[in-house]
Amino acid sequence: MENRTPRQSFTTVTDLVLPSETNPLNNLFGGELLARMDRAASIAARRHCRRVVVTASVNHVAFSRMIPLGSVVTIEAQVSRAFKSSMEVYMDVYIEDRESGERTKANEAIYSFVAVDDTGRPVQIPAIHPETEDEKNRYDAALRRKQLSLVLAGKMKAAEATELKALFE
Ligand SMILES: CC(=O)SCCNC(=O)CCNC(=O)[C@H](O)C(C)(C)COP(=O)(O)OP(=O)(O)OC[C@H]1O[C@@H](n2cnc3c(N)ncnc32)[C@H](O)[C@@H]1OP(=O)(O)O
Repeated sequence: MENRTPRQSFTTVTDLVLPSETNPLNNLFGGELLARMDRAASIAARRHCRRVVVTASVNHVAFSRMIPLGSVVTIEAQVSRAFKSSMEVYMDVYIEDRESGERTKANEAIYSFVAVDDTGRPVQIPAIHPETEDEKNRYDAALRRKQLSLVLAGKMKAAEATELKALFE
């Protein structure tokens, strides 16, 4: 199986915020953004492995800024690390100023996906080789995040989470 780079999975999705997608303050509804990010991240995960992928967990979401009605929202998604059948997808969300076109970062999120066969069983995926400094940093921290996600899901004992334990030693 040929190794791949994060860049090969890079996915960008740009869309408007419409009135039906807002909360009472006329800002983008959080659940709508989660769904948009799920779509963008699943495309990135598919681009990495060229298989059917399912969302295994939402590891982290930071709603740092409100996203007002009428905003142009761009989600950039990229696989940050591939394991055996699972992969971490890191997303950066930007809003664009209508007049200047200047982009501001509004949000960040990390989702995990698993590649599966036609019966839904996990299948092996290609390894990934980070190239840039940012890609290397995200790659290095991904195992820690995976272990945290597995501990929270009750799929790993805390004592086995070596990367997490190393943080406190
Ligand atoms: C795009 C969409 O919206 S899809 C719809 C929403 N998603 C779904 O319906 C998925 C439903 N869940 C499932 O089908 C299963 O739980 C799966 C496929 C995610 C995992 O199946 P399991 O039987 O737990 O498989 P298994 O224990 O072998 O784990 C498979 C991989 O998933 C990883 N994994 C499982 N749960 C988690 C989790 N909570 N966080 C991170 N990784 C996880 C495992 O670590 C393993 O990774 P690896 O092979 O890279 O080491």
